[in-house]
Amino acid sequence: MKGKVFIVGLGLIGGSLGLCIKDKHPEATIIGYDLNVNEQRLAQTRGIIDEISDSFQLDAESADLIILSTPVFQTEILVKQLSSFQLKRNVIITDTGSTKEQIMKTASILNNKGISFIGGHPMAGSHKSGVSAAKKILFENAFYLLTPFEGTTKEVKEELCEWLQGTSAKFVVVNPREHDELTGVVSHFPHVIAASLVHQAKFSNEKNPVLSRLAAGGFRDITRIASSNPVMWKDITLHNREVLLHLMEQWNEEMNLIQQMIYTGNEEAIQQYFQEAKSFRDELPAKDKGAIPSFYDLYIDVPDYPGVISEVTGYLAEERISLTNIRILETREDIYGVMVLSFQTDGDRERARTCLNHKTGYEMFLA
Ligand SMILES: NC(=O)C1=CN([C@@H]2O[C@H](COP(=O)(O)OP(=O)(O)OC[C@H]3O[C@@H](n4cnc5c(N)ncnc54)[C@H](O)[C@@H]3O)[C@@H](O)[C@H]2O)C=CC1
Ligand SMILES: O=C(O)C(=O)Cc1ccc(O)cc1
Repeated sequence: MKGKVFIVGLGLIGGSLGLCIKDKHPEATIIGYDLNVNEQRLAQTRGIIDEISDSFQLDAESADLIILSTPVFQTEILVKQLSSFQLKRNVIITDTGSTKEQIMKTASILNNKGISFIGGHPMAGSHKSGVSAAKKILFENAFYLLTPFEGTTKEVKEELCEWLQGTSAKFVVVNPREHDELTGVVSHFPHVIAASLVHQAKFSNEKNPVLSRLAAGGFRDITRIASSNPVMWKDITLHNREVLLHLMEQWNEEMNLIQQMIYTGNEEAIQQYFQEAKSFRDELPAKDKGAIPSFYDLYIDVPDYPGVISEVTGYLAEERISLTNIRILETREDIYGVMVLSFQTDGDRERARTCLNHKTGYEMFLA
């Protein structure tokens, strides 16, 4: 597609969408705007944008597609500003915010003026932020939730999906309230819990500093998202406060329930509690990226000798397979250790498995 794409907020999500659009629509011109000049410069150096904007208003007024990829309170401010500009008649405006109800309420000022606004939420990302972390494959196979206004035509929705085709995401239309309730359960509330677990660990660590070393394994996995951008999450939490407060009440009831089982030493109930959680979790689809994107882990039994890490990573480098993380689990007492390699896609993990099967005799398994 040809035309002028204006990306406002050149961080992880804005930068990644820029890469996807550039890849699929090389004839489009991408203009980028960010309050942080370093992000603007880096986005241009990385070839994500063609030009840096020096006027939010002028570039908005000449754009065919405007993407707002800023923290959600900022997005509301930008939407209000856009409503006072002389925008192109056929412009499409979308956002990437993690919450939708409040943004859609604010965006009704655009809708009332006949300007096409479609709320968007690519359900993939990372705890990293900034354009340096942006990548083209970030949204591959992820759900991309869209919240159009009722009167939005099929043509406009299709045009937006066409612009975003390079994401290779699965577009799904949902209503804003439903969106916030669902993402509240699977993304926003887990974020609060992850942060609270870290606070609990910090408190214990002050009394006994050995704790931080013990917290290196599984604890790091379940609290990874607590390393995300605090400003972005403060905004999400306040936007979705009603849903979160309700979930918190439910959670407290749940804690009381398990507390009671432990207090009374009710073996059967405790086992049943864990069994039900295991059954539901084991049945969750493993291939979908979901709301909190997973990394694809490959566990390898490796002998404990110097150089084993470079041996394994060397084979992967020869095949140009990229890793996102590598760690050794030190929980085993025999001579073998378990190396955990994380990949961005299931495809990369499969290629790595085939490659290492061929080059080494190490036993491998998936999580
Ligand atoms: N990080 C993630 O994994 C995901 C984030 N989102 C949503 O996407 C949005 C962007 O998130 P990220 O890219 O992760 O954040 P980020 O922190 O990487 O980037 C946001 C950028 O917006 C810029 N910015 C802030 N206010 C601005 C304004 N008024 N005008 C121009 N630029 C401004 C910041 O300088 C920053 O460069 C947020 O609304 C977030 O809720 C959605 C899906 C995943
Ligand atoms: O890092 C992670 O796993 C995330 O949770 C990323 C994320 C953050 C915000 C969203 O709205 C969707 C995904």
